Amino acid sequence: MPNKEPGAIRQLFAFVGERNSKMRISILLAVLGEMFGIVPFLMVALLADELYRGTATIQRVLFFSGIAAICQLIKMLLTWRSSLMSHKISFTILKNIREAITDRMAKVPMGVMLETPTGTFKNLIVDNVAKLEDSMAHFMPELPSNIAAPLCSILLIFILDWRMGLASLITIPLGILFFAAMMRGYGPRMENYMRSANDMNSSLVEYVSGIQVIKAFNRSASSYGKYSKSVNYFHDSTMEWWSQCWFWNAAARAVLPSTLLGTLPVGAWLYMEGTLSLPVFLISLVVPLGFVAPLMKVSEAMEQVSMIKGNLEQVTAFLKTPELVRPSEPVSLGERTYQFEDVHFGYKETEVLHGISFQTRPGTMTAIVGPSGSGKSTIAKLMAGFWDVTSGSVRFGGQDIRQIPFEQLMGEISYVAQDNFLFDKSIRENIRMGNPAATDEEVEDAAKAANCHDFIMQLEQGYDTLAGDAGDRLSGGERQRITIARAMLKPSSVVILDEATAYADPENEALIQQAISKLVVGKTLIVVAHRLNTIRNADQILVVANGNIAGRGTQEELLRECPIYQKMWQDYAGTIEEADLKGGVENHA
Ligand SMILES: Nc1ncnc2c1ncn2[C@@H]1O[C@H](COP(=O)(O)OP(=O)(O)OP(=O)(O)O)[C@@H](O)[C@H]1O
Repeated sequence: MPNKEPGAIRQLFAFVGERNSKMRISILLAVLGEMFGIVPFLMVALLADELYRGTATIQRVLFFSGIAAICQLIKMLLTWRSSLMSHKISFTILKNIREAITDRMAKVPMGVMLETPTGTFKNLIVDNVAKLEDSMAHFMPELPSNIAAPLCSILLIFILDWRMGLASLITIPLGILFFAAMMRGYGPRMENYMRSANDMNSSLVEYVSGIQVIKAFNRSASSYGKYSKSVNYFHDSTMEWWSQCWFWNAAARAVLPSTLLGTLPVGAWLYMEGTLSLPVFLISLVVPLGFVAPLMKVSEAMEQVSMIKGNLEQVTAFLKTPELVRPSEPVSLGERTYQFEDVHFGYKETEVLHGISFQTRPGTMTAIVGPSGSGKSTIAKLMAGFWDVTSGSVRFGGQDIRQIPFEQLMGEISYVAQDNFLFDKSIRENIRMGNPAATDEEVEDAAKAANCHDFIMQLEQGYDTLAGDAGDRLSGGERQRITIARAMLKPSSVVILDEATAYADPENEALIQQAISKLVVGKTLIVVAHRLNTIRNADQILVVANGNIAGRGTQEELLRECPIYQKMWQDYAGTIEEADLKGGVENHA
């Protein structure tokens, strides 16, 4: 049998957790409330009957009205309790969905995060869940009473007179037919809507991120093809969808509430035939008018369920992304060395590393150099455990990295990348992220060691300045030094610098180098480098070319024996001389 996906509501309930029984109680309370809500109608019917037969007295009127008022009060209390419970559950579901997404984001391979356009995550966590919020905050809490109210009302009319019961339902099949016509092709259309909204979001984020380039090249929004194409497609497909279903929507909304179309002629005819009493006739006219509004909401619920389904599909698709499987119990680690054994790796089908083997020694510096695209950063990321190898193994402290819990491995490593990301918190908190237990004094000591204390003190609020506010006033090198201070604070045994100085100017680079040399005292250092002067003193230099190790040794050894390294060094020396020459000419001028 094919493995059937659970329905949208069932999927939602999977997020309720142990509150499932509370949802059942909430539904039960709503149904009970609606049953009490019928009693006043019954009282009206009985009173009308007594008035009609001339048996009513003031005591009887008070008795019927009293019962009606008490039952209405009970209904109000039960509905309030039910609604309170289901609102709490709705918001629990939304909270759990958001937590499940962010939890998954932490567990999926880094590659998945990097390859997914940023707009997609914004769409997933903000837009999708916000739409769920809109649907659920009202749909879920009101659904039980919206179903129970019409059912109880219909039941009452059937009890009073089954013929009038049938008459009150005449317009319902037609209304349902129109709704069904409206819902034709809803699934694929909704999917298309979601996809085009997603594309639009992603290209919008890309457009905003690339605005500097777009402005620099004097391009307008409409000339940025991908963005305008996705906006136009979203507009056209949404309009086409709406123009196809608005007629059916209007027809269903017009027909469904018209219960009088059935009850008035049938009731009048039966009354004139003498087989229907006046009170029952009147009640059959009035009560169905009350169940139309909830019934309309139930039919809208079909739309809501599809909406929830569409949003949930995106969420569950992401939640199904395979995680990096790691044990949860910490393992014991030997000397903090890395050992690559015949490592093959590819991000997708294409292999990027073709059988790499090397070893690092504790407390020493290993530099990874090589042409652009050769696989240097990939090696660093495998060391940090961001991806799993395709074959072979990466061992750390004697253990295969796949056997080390991710938290334990992260506790051992300080990873400083080129894109020096700062959170929009105070600079103090950004640095403290390296070690949440660090005191203010320790934070400032790290900042001093990373050569950033002085420029931080020049900011208006010093360490308490928000990184976002300071953003424009910090240079790339200054931001980099803050991330180095953060790494310094982390009590790690290994520091991986993935082209950490790639974009720094010479003055900043010197300061960063000073900071790095303090950062790495007594630690194992791995440096992915473009600028060969920064790794001259490395204990071991690995030369990577086309995903293979083309040479290894110290600077002197490689200059003697490795043609690729000799060429790299010549090229590098050439650029330095050229720069010096240019600088000289400019100074001279
Ligand atoms: N996330 C990714 N998905 C697919 N391919 C990738 C990904 N990241 C890198 N690659 C590819 O893997 C190869 C090695 O990339 P890597 O970034 O390791 O090279 P590198 O030597 O560090 O380059 P550079 O010096 O230019 O930063 C390249 O061909 C690159 O295009």
